[in-house]
Amino acid sequence: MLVSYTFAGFEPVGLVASTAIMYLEKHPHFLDKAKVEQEDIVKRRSSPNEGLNFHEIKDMKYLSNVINESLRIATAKTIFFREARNTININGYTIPKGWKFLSFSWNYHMDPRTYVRPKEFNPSRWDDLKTKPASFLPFGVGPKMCPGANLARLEVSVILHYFLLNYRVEQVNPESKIEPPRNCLVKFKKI
Ligand code: HEM
Repeated sequence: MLVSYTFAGFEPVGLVASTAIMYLEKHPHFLDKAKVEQEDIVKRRSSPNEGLNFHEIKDMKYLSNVINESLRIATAKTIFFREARNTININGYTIPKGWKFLSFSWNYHMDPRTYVRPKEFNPSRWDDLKTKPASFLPFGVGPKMCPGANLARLEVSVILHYFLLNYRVEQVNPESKIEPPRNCLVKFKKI
């Protein structure tokens, strides 16, 4: 169990954090907004020796938007394997009870009825977005839903907090696509 938690929790956190970093670097106005929020949090501390705490993370409204948007994009190619408990009809196709089927997150994470211009990275869309049930499932749904969802959000928040305050990245191979950011080579620069 420990092994499955270690591996299930390691790679996707890196994928979501690196997606956020690469998209923020490509969109300086979103990066600035996220950075200002983190700087304000640090300024409100009574002593410069105070470290990041849970209450501060709960207050990171814009960073939470950045994380939602990065989760939406980074997990848009997730496929869930499920079994139909009842016979259902979807868009004229019948899935008989007991059949196994695959559900592809792209269909709801990139649905223009929920997300205007869905392929664009836009954290501000989450300011007043009302998602319908099953339109945002980065961690799955139901009894098999990811048990590490809250921990994952916390980890990504901590990574982005320190990144925004202390680092910038420069893409070494700008011709490489940043989505998914697996083939991107970057240099970290301390600011
Ligand atoms: C951004 C990071 C993460 C994402 C996007 C993610 C996503 C997912 C998804 C989509 C599933 C399958 C859910 C389903 O079938 O309905 C899953 C399962 C799982 N995740 Fe995560 N996960 C993340 C982080 C973590 C972390 C940090 C841990 C643990 C420390 C973790 C532990 C697990 C485990 C153990 C399962 C299998 C659950 C089961 O089969 O009952 N995940 N995750």
